[in-house]
Amino acid sequence: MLRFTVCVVGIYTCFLTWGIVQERVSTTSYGDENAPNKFKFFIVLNLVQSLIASLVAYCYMRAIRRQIHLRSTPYDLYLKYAQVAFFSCIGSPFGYASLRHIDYPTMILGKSCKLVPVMLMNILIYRRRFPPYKYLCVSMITAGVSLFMLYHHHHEDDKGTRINNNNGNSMWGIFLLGTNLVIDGLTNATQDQIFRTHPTIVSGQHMMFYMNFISSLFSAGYLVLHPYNDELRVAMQFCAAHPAVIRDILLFGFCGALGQCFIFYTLQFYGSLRLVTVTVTRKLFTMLLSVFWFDHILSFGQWCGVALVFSAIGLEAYIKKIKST
Ligand SMILES: Nc1ncnc2c1ncn2[C@@H]1O[C@H](COP(=O)(O)OP(=O)(O)O)[C@@H](O)[C@H]1O
Repeated sequence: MLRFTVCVVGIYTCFLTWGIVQERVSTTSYGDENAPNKFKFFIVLNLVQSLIASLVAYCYMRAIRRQIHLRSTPYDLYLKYAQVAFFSCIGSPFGYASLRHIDYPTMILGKSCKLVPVMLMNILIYRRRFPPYKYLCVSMITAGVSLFMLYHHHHEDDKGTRINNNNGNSMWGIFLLGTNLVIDGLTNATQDQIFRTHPTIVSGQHMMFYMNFISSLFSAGYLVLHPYNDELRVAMQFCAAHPAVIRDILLFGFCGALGQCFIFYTLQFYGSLRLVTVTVTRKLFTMLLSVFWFDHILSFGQWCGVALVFSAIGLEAYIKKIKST
């Protein structure tokens, strides 16, 4: 229980900071007033994050005196790592692209439903079976988080702070969002499968190192070899012209890497369904804390969402307890 609490607190705090820094990097005007200039090079940003994350995982393994088994790592494991690294590289561009064609509620609904594709891919691709109560808990958490986030959106709208200018959904947008969800599901289900099939070799840090290292190779290869993409050159010119952005980029990469230490630890010991439950409820719990600390107010719909999520967590804990006695 203590181990899981540490994972949850680690994921919430690291990704809260990560989200703030991400927003700062992408919305700050680094130029002067006459020539405002924003950093819009997301593949470079992902490359920096995966490089820092592989370095952190490597140092972590050295610190706990675990060797990186280059020779004893089987060939098929490298292939599996390359597969998840590839999925993680191509997943987010679909997500970013979908934002231009869908409205905010649809995006929120899509993000809140992440548990569904993870469960579905585990069942369809890896033939896993779950006890019936798991399906019920996943549905309750998905419904609860969706309700909470959608009512949050209405609340923001009432105050006149529209977050996204899109007022409709195109089939293309829905397709991009769906693809992003399927790839997310595939990534998580394949990670579970790797832990199950190579329990003696694979640890959280081992997977974190290889996945990020191979992702760095993919991103760097794309940036260097793509004939019509000059993102790397322009990003480097941007950094030379506005050195202040370098500190923000490094901070972003470091927060993401630290958060990933907790993510891979959770994946190893509790599996992807538990991990995604933690990540999709992140916003709900941080906002719930702000209700107690800063006297923020939640709407009735949001309280219903909170009740659903807590009922699901309680139900799961209760059934686990019954099973263990
Ligand atoms: N299964 C995973 N494997 C590796 N990294 C992950 C995984 N899940 C999440 N992450 C990392 O955590 C970050 C935040 O994830 P998440 O909270 O799910 O937000 P989002 O849905 O916006 O990606 C991701 O960008 C990624 O770096």
